Amino acid sequence: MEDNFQSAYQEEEDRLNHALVEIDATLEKLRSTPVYTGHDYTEQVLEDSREQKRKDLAKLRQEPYFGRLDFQGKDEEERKALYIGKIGADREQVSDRPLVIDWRAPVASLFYSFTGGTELASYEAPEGLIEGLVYLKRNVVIRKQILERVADTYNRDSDGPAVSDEFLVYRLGENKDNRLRDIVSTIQEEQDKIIRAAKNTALVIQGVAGSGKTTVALHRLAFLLYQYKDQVSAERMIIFAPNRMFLDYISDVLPELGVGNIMQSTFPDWAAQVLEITLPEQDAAETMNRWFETSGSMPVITEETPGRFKGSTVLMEIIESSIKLLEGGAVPEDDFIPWEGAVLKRSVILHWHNEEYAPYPPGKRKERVMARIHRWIEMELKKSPSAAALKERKKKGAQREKAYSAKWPKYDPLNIYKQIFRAVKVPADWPEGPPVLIPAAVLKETARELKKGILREEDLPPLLYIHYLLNGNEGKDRFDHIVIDEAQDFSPFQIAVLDLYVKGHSFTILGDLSQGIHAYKGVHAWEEMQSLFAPEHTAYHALTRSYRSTMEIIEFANIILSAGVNSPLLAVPVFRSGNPVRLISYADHLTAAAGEDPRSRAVAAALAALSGREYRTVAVLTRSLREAQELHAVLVQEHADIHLIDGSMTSYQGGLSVLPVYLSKGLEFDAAILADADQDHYGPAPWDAKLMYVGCTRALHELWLLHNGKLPAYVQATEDVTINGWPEA
Ligand SMILES: Nc1ncnc2c1ncn2[C@@H]1O[C@H](COP(=O)(O)OP(=O)(O)OP(=O)(O)O)[C@@H](O)[C@H]1O
Repeated sequence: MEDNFQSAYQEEEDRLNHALVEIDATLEKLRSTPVYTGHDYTEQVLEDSREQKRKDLAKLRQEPYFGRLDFQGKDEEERKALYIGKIGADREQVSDRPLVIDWRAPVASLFYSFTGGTELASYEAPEGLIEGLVYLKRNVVIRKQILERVADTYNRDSDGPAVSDEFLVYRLGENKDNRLRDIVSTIQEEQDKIIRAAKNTALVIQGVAGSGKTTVALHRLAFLLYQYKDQVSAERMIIFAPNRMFLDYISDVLPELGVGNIMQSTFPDWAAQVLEITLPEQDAAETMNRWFETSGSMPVITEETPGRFKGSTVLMEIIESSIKLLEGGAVPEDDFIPWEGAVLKRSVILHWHNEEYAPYPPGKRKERVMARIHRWIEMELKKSPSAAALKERKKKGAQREKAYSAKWPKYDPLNIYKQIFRAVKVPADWPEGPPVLIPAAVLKETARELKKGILREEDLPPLLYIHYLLNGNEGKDRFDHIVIDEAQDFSPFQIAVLDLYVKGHSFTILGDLSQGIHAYKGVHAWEEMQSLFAPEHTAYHALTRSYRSTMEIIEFANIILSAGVNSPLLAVPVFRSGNPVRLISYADHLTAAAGEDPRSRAVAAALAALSGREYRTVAVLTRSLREAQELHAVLVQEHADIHLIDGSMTSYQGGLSVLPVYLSKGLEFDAAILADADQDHYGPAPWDAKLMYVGCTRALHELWLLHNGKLPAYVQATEDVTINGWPEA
């Protein structure tokens, strides 16, 4: 075994040296080619491509590849060793295989989809299905040109049929810093299927916490850009994520995969830009605080809760009929008379509006009709008998044109939205009540807030929809692809509106219903979203394996889900064992000094213990922001470098942090300390259990729960999974 390993290592070292010589030679040649600075377009394009190659090769020579696949096609005479890397590179000399194959190339898919077995493996190539035998699947770790590790995940000659998880487990055991990383060397089969799925489908992915949803979505974007290079561009792709700090956290993955310029935004930021409005900063933070401040005080959620109702497609219908009403009565009642003696009959204007410009949306239609009226006035002016009459008519005509335009409905989305909710006066010909019934409580609450100038996140999709119905959205303004992360917090209405802004229903929608902690918004089942698309335009995938946490943490979190939420969406761990989850009561033999609060003393002691280990990121998670602030004030005395994370952060620093659980969504820490994991902070409701589940699943290697002795029923001590009390000093 040792000998095999030695020879594999030697073999890979030789190959690496050869590859580096070849890369250096090509790079040298490119660098010695004079840079073209002239004006010839063809030469400029060639120079751009040379420059890209120079950059790619400079990157490649640090870590040329990460995997090797030995494959023999059914019709081929010999097996070939294919080396797979983040960027592909051709050889200088003509050869039957490239120096490095891009991980996104069709043949590279075998590296991910092959799960062992003695049968023929196959992959989809442009020329059709290629079948053959896989002989070897090998991971090689190269850092700064040094070969660090060689691990065979499958070897037909020695191993037997199964693919081993050993290399994956080694990778997962590493500590994490403040950024999400690429996973090209260990993408798993279930993830690969999503990454390589066809472009024009609304993919809905339910993935347990830590199943790689965010990571997979980013790899998918890199794949789409490679596979559909003539149809999509990075500038026309967008990722929606829950907050700006999260965007910062994921910001290294795409550049690492050689992809730049993809738009990244939160939904409110993007909506405000389309609507050309400024949103009040405090809204999101204030809503969060209201919901997460204390346990057990959350109102009951029904379909008539404002957030739920405003996220439903029922409101879309109400908006459509309101716009139709406005449009129907848009042309003013009277003929247009710019000055005495000149008359433009209303019937003519109606004809323009209702027939000639019928294909345009109302806002544009009004613009066209008014432009036509303006041209008509100019023609009429030419008939003026004298210069004085011309001057007089010009003046009067301009005034009456303006007054006539003012008689049209105000095609302003916010104003129409206010009319629908009766927060401002409605047009006289509108029916008494709202066109389709809006629940009285929603109507009252929304009208009250709109009158006060408050706009909530849930008001944005309806506003965008009104904007769209008024102005349309020309093809060139549509995205090539939209990624929505934490999609369980999106409403069907949000997705329906976004569908108007993307070509071919090209979505990657990812989320986890078990992490739907914002009970007042979002979906309760994925069918709510899938039903927006025709069956042939949507596909559903489930990711059930969790890669983030140790088996102990996952088993512990699964119990919270089944006992607290009655959820069937349990995670399957990778076989990576760690320390048991530690349950520590504040009363456990830890004496607080006089005047010291035992709770903060315990949290401080836990932080000191965990930050003393080899971990790079350790977080203290609290129920509310207020508690995080209070604990931070205490902890900072011993750990000057601890960060308080609140809703306003735009970047994530890593290291030691204290934050409320609801802001930790999507993030991960080597070790997590859940403060106040007791009934006083987490009630029996499913939303509370979900919140605790989110907190627990942030931990990669170590999870400690601190409590006042009264654990919620869904937090259960289990042999081999949990341990009570402090570790021995
Ligand atoms: N195939 C893989 N190989 C190595 N690491 C992986 C793999 N898939 C996921 N991971 C790691 O698992 C962790 C979780 O990934 P990610 O944050 O993308 O999951 P998620 O499903 O979005 O989680 P959450 O729902 O909790 O936000 C990350 O550290 C990621 O690098």
